[in-house]
Amino acid sequence: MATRPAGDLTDPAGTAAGDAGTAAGDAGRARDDAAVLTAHAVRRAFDDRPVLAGVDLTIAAGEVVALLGGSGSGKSTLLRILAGLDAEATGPTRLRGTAAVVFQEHRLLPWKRVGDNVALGVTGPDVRARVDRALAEVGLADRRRAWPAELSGGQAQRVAVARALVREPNLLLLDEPFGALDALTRLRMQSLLRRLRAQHGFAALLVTHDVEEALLLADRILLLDEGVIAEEIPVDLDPDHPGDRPPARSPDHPAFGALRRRLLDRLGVPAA
Ligand SMILES: Nc1ncnc2c1ncn2[C@@H]1O[C@H](COP(=O)(O)OP(=O)(O)OP(=O)(O)O)[C@@H](O)[C@H]1O
Repeated sequence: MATRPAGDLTDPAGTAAGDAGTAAGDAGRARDDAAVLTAHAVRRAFDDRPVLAGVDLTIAAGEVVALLGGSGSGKSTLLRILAGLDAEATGPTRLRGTAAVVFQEHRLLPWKRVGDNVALGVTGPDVRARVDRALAEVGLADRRRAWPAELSGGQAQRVAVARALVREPNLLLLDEPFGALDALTRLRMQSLLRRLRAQHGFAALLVTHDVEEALLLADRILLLDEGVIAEEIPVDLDPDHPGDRPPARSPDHPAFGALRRRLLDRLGVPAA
């Protein structure tokens, strides 16, 4: 878990440099002004080997963006940078509001009860009531006094989501949050995330290997390749029309299938 206060994180002076006075620059600035997160020309190398070679990214308030890419393409590296967890990266990033991170592993402290894990680092009035509310929202109202070791993998990951929610983030940074769960639990967690997003309206950046998960949850998909955002694909599957069978956001819908094929093709996975 990491949270950050509002404000510029790195080198804000570089933002929007070079486009002053142009219509495109004005449009870009308007978009940035409405954004919960912006990043410009983010670069990161390990031992002189470039992994990110100039990533530009904007996430609008309330927007869910999925980040896909081959193994080792730099998805987690980018998420860590955006979460403020990597001081070595260059390129300005700016967050408006509060971000909270959910990782693939729950990262709960085993010596603290569930409620105390959720409350960790939370300040202000009514912490207990906020913790109870967050646990209720993930369906674990009755597990506040449980120890992490007493939870299933899915329950522990729900606690990790509650620990993020209690901070009332306007951006969730999700690094393969359901990647370690079995298929059924994963589906349940995906619906939970959709419901929470509808209720709270937070934006999210979802790093995933799972093309279907990206199509089920995201408004927009970004493909990371060769260190840059190589392609941006809007997920035009909403709104579902009442009576649509199957609904557009389901793997059985032809439009969903077409987008899935396009993405798998782009990722170099041959059609089954
Ligand atoms: N701390 C580090 N030190 C050295 N190399 C690193 C470090 N962190 C990441 N890398 C390298 O950077 C590249 C990108 O790693 P990253 O974990 O961001 O990829 P990814 O797209 O999230 O991969 P995956 O989908 O397999 O999780 C990899 O080659 C990895 O070995």
